[in-house]
Amino acid sequence: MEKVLELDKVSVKFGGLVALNNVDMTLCRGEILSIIGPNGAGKTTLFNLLTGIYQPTSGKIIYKNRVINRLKPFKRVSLGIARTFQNTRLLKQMTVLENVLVAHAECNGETLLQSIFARGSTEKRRAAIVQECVAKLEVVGLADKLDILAGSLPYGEQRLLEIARALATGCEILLLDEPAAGMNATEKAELVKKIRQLSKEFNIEIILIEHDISMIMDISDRIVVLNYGEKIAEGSAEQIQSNPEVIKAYLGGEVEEA
Ligand SMILES: Nc1ncnc2c1ncn2[C@@H]1O[C@H](COP(=O)(O)OP(=O)(O)OP(=O)(O)O)[C@@H](O)[C@H]1O
Repeated sequence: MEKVLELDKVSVKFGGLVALNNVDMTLCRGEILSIIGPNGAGKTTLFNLLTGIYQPTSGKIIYKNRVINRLKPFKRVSLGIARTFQNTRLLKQMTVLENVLVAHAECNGETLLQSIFARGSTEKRRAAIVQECVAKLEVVGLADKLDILAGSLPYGEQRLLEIARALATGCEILLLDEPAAGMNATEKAELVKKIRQLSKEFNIEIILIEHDISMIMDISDRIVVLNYGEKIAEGSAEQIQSNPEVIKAYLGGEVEEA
């Protein structure tokens, strides 16, 4: 399978603390890859590393055959790596559509005014941008809420709006940080469907951090397990569920609770 992104023996140290230790990881074309591990395992550090907030202490991050270790976050977004956050970062006083338009504008060198009011660009161009943004909102199920203020959406829908904003950057790899946090079982099942659909429809790869194990098992093509900054396992849901080291480090308690 074609590799899109690769971590080659990547470590991240904060003083004496090794947050990631010699981690190898690949993301292949079209994959939904999940990162799991107990609290403090290094999952968020891995996302921060991929988005350029942190740089590796050693090792290489390779995206489409190019080493991107030192590339700034905005450059990575323009290259096609976008993320959502654990806590939503929406513009709560703006409408659903405006939130997506802003994300689109930020990544296409347009100003907010140009994007929203079409100043300096043609009506035709504006209509095309709006259509593109509405398409992102359709796939997350918010196309009927274009004029609603983001801050007044229920929390689950705010998280979906975050995903639409990330999609509007034109990303090729989408990093989702706990997308199901705060959702009930029905919303989670819907979210799984939507993530699969957007991966296919927009032809993008997805890396997911999520604490909900049954959702992870359901959605992932492949799972990487971190523990104390080390990759302790990698494989399909079936392989991970039956891996003794994973059960010991992470899944044991969860399995008993189910
Ligand atoms: N900027 C930082 N400075 C110092 N230590 C950090 C920093 N960021 C993360 N760490 C440490 O690195 C380790 C990994 O943290 P990280 O947040 O990546 O774990 P995590 O798997 O995302 O945990 P959680 O599931 O609780 O979010 C932890 O020991 C954490 O305290």
